[in-house]
Amino acid sequence: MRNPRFLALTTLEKVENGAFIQDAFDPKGLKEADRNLAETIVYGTVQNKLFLDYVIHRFVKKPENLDQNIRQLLRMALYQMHFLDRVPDHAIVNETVKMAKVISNVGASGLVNGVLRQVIREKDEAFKVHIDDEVRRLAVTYSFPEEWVRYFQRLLKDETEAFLKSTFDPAPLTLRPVSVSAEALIGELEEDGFACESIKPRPAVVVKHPRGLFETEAYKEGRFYVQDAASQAVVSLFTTDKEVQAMDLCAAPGGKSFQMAEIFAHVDAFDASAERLVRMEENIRRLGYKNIATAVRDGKTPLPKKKYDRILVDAPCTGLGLIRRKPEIKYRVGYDDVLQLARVQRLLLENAYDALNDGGELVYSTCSVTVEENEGVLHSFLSDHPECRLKEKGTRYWPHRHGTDGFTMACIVRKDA
Ligand SMILES: C[S@@+](CC[C@H](N)C(=O)[O-])C[C@H]1O[C@@H](n2cnc3c(N)ncnc32)[C@H](O)[C@@H]1O
Repeated sequence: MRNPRFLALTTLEKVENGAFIQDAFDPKGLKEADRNLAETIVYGTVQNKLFLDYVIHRFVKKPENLDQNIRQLLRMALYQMHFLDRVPDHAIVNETVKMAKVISNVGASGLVNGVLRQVIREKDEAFKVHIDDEVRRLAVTYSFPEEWVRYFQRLLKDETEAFLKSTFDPAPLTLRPVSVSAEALIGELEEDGFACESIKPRPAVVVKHPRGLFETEAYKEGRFYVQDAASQAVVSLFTTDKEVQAMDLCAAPGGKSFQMAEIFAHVDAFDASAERLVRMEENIRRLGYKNIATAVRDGKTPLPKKKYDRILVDAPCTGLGLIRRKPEIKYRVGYDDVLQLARVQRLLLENAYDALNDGGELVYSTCSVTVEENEGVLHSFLSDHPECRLKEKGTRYWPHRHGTDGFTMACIVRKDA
């Protein structure tokens, strides 16, 4: 049924079963306004899931018996009532009750009706969080599992709440200019009617209302690539050298390989995912790079004998720096995943290092902000390799400090023998 709220409901069901929102959300056939409404409801409901459940649990007698789809309907309705002002409350109730009748039975629609009407009657109080325990208060207010609230409290101390809050900020659409300056790209896009802003680290460019951006000549002719500003900073840890061979071990969809292709002679770009490499090759063609060779390769297994002077390991990670873009991550990732990924990352680093020439540089990065996946992996590596030194610890990017995705990066050098 092509109705924005039904689309939101089916998307939420898929996300609850493990899909990512961006893969599950399929708005084909919807008008733009409906598509925007459905998307807003999906993201908002996922972002605020634990908070919405806290409200539901105050109004439903046996919340543990709630059918999963009825719970999703209640979450969606409460999200719209509390966070959106597009639709009057009584219309939200009518719509939601109608949907409950379609997907369930009279009993369920009666329950939905009763709960939502009671919330409206008590609206001033219904959405307030009354919790004394600080961890639990933050967990409910910002819909973060308590495990992660405690983790970030240890890491960020009195910045914790600012960080949790920043994961609700809309993530900007950021571009990296390709073979033109930021000023030239901004000039061209502004002529096409796009409001742009140059941000740090340069040359990143934010486009305010990107609708239609991918129909521009600038896109078709390869004058930009979409890449968060923090991600753009990683490759600048390398020393530029137009003579050297480079390897990118976890390359797809390719943003950092493209930057490497501009400062090194050649880049061998490997990735375990053939599908992601297909997307990367499309971008290589659009952007016009002639010095990148891609190949499917599992970086945990021994690599070919070739040696390199520059290697990037932009490792698979928990993605805890990307919660603004993928809010579902915060419920899916547990501390065990951090430890398991840290083992994979350590293996990838070791394998990549075997291919590094003496005097060569290796940059290690993740879009995670945990210590275990970053400093932990590097310290373990450096203590096993006394011949290697830390050349530069890059900025650790945080959404609440820098307005970017969370990112961690460092450059190590293999000492000359
Ligand atoms: C963070 S993403 C890389 C992003 C990329 N560097 C960029 O800038 O566009 C991590 C990549 O690692 C790949 N990957 C995961 N396990 C791998 C493995 N064992 N060997 C090589 N690549 C792997 C994933 O397919 C994914 O494309």
